[in-house]
Amino acid sequence: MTISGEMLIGASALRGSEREIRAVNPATGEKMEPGYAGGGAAEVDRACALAAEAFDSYRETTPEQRAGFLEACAQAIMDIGDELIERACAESGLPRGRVEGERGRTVGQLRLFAGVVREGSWLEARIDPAMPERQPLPRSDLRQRHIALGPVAVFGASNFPLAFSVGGGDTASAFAAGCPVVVKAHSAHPGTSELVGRAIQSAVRTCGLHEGVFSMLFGSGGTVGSALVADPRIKAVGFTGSRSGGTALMKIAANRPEPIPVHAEMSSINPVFLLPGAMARRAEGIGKGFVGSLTMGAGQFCTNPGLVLGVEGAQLDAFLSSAKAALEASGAQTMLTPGIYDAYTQGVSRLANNNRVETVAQGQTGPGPYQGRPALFTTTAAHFAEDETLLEEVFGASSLVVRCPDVQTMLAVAERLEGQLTATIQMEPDDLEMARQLVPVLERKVGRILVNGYPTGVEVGHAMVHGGPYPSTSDSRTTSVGSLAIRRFLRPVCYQDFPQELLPEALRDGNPLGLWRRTDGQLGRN
Ligand SMILES: NC(=O)C1=CN([C@@H]2O[C@H](COP(=O)(O)OP(=O)(O)OC[C@H]3O[C@@H](n4cnc5c(N)ncnc54)[C@H](O)[C@@H]3O)[C@@H](O)[C@H]2O)C=CC1
Ligand SMILES: O=C(O)CCC(=O)C(=O)O
Repeated sequence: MTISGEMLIGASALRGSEREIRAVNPATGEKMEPGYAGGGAAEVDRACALAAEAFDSYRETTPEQRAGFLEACAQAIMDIGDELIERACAESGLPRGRVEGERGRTVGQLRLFAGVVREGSWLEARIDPAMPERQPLPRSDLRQRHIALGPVAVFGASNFPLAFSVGGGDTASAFAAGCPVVVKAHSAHPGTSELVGRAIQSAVRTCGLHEGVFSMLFGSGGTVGSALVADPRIKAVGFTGSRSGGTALMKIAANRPEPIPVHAEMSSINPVFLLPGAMARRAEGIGKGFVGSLTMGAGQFCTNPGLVLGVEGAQLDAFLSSAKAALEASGAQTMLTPGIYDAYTQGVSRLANNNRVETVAQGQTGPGPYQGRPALFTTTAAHFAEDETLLEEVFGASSLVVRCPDVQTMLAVAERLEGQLTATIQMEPDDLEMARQLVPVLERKVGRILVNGYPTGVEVGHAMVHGGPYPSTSDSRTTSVGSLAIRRFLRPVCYQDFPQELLPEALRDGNPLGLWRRTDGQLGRN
């Protein structure tokens, strides 16, 4: 496939007229061809107009048509072949194995949603049959299903150029719900975005869908991104990135004449609780496993374990020395962009220069221009309580170990935490009592609680929650990964006393789609 530096608006490809950007290969610092000129108000308007035009026909595609489209997107992404892997590696600095794995996750996600669409329980069909004889008043015939919200603006994330970007989870779940998508591509990987965007554009064409089902724009957040979220034809937003970016979009969405939901996945420090029984048996092993999770992908995961809590003493010392040894043996890794590298090195030096914090270890330096060295710090629970800045995410392979005088202090620290995507408990059976006290606190704070694992590496499945209270996300009621993500882009509609011929198929007598439906309160296939 040839990449040309063009945006994709419906079935066309065109060059923008705003400032041009080029991807930077973060391994070498070199700028890459082609240049990508940004779009402006005219392109946002055209993409949104087409998306609005496409909405009614796309949301009423049959489950089979829509599932077929999701599968066609997956196949078209695979068909790009090695060019996609090479371009994504060059634009992100991520190693080949990781990018290949991420492609598998991306197409797996699209196929998962194809299955979800066919299975149909997302429609949540409900029927309360009429009760004409009911006293004192008769009951009408009431039928409910969920429909798509409308065109969705999706912001590609820098740290997952495939799985959280143009054809990633936000796009897959919005398409599955029946929403057209307008992507604002991330400037860190425009070539990867164009390749995936063209694959989706070709799937729209081969499936015979309205061209407005998919568009993709380049340009700055302040112009294209803001204009998209403000456009009255956009009805929801999916975003993964910084807290400042996510909250800016939340404000724009809330200040519209018609406010809309923003599903922003933002910052998280993912606390790890080291309970005494686990530390008595496995302190060194936990130290090693923790560093593996911390340094994975240069730490550029929103699930990265940025905070560890343990009880002061010999076992915590054993954990720290094992983590120190593992970390000092870790090489520096190329980070995604010069900007992310700068933000990381500034965050690490803020910690290193904080007189409430001690440096435990730093990883090796590397020859590349944007290679981040992993870093581990420690502080006391008393110092941690005094300094709000220690709660801030340092995006990259940096973590802070809080030494607590006892387990009750660990609980008190847990109470102080902001909303998180994940929390991890390292425990053994004799820690059960403490874990029982911790879990209710964590349930209030986080979206996913893990036992004896590490938080990086989110499984894409039906039971996954990749979400959590603010500021980890802007809306804790859902998830951005897994099949439940479809809920973000749906709303219920009730049809009262409709004639059969006017009802959507999902709600007709005889259950022509063979759905699970709740009829008079009873769930069944009738
Ligand atoms: N927690 C997480 O999952 C992630 C956190 N980050 C954090 O974000 C920093 C910057 O990384 P980026 O990926 O570039 O994230 P970012 O939040 O700066 O940008 C993400 C997207 O949002 C757009 N955007 C940002 N601010 C906007 C605004 N005010 N109005 C409209 N659109 C806006 C950008 O143009 C881009 O397309 C990192 O150094 C890191 O601290 C980045 C990636 C993931
Ligand atoms: O840990 C993962 O696999 C996903 C992390 C993630 O969602 C992110 O970093 O944005």
